[in-house]
Amino acid sequence: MSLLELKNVSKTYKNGVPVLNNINFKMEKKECIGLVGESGCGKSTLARCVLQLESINEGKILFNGTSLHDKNEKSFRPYRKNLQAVMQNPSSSLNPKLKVQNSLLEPFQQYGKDATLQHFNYTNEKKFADQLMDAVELPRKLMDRYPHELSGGQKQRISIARAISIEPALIVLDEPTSSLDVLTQAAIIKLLGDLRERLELSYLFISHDLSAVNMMSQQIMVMKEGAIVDHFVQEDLFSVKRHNYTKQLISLFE
Ligand SMILES: Nc1ncnc2c1ncn2[C@@H]1O[C@H](COP(=O)(O)OP(=O)(O)OP(=O)(O)O)[C@@H](O)[C@H]1O
Repeated sequence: MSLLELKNVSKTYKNGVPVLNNINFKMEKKECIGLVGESGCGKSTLARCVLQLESINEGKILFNGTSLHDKNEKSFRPYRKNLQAVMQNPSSSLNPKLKVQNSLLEPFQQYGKDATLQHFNYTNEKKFADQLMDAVELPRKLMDRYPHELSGGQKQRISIARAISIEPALIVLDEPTSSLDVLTQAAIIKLLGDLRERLELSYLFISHDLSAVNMMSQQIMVMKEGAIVDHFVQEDLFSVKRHNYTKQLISLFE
């Protein structure tokens, strides 16, 4: 059974804008699947639908074989633990009134009862937060700071630490490096790749940056105007069989 499967998923916003057009794909455990496409093609809408933050009009989204869209908030709760996200703007993902340590502990406090941790070890709050800071390669002394006292890259590392803290099966990464400078982007991509292997995570990695997607993913999907126009294993990125639109994206990063 696949970890995540989308079957014939379509979505039109209430204002009549059709955004997703018959999306189909499967992803397996411990896999990273990359979704690339230009601004406005529907990537974030797809991310929000997978995270159950948006409804779909047609089709099914199956998580470990179970359809999530007909679940109410209470019956969805055990799945929420397994479905985390890291979004583009870390400043809006972190509560400005919480010091880093409290921010790190929040997901565990919310979903800890549903979480069986295999890689982290919860003995007490401080030791747990220490492990998370170490995992995202941040100095522990930053734990007493507020988000506005951190750099963009440090804030994104805290967002990542929160997402991994309850060891979810799937993390949706929606443009996690877009707000960062080039060197910080490379460091965050490397960190995400290392964490995926170490913690046996699966990622749906959404980006307009084909080179970042290429570095991290085993499968790559290319989206254009709400449809997946090309889908292939990473090794086939430069194959002659690629869709013309994929070739255009490749020419932009070569
Ligand atoms: N809440 C909404 N209501 C109506 N239309 C929306 C809504 N959110 C997004 N859209 C429209 O849906 C389309 C896809 O938007 P979406 O944010 O999913 O694209 P994207 O590929 O993630 O773009 P970007 O890379 O710029 O974030 C756009 O035309 C956008 O204007």
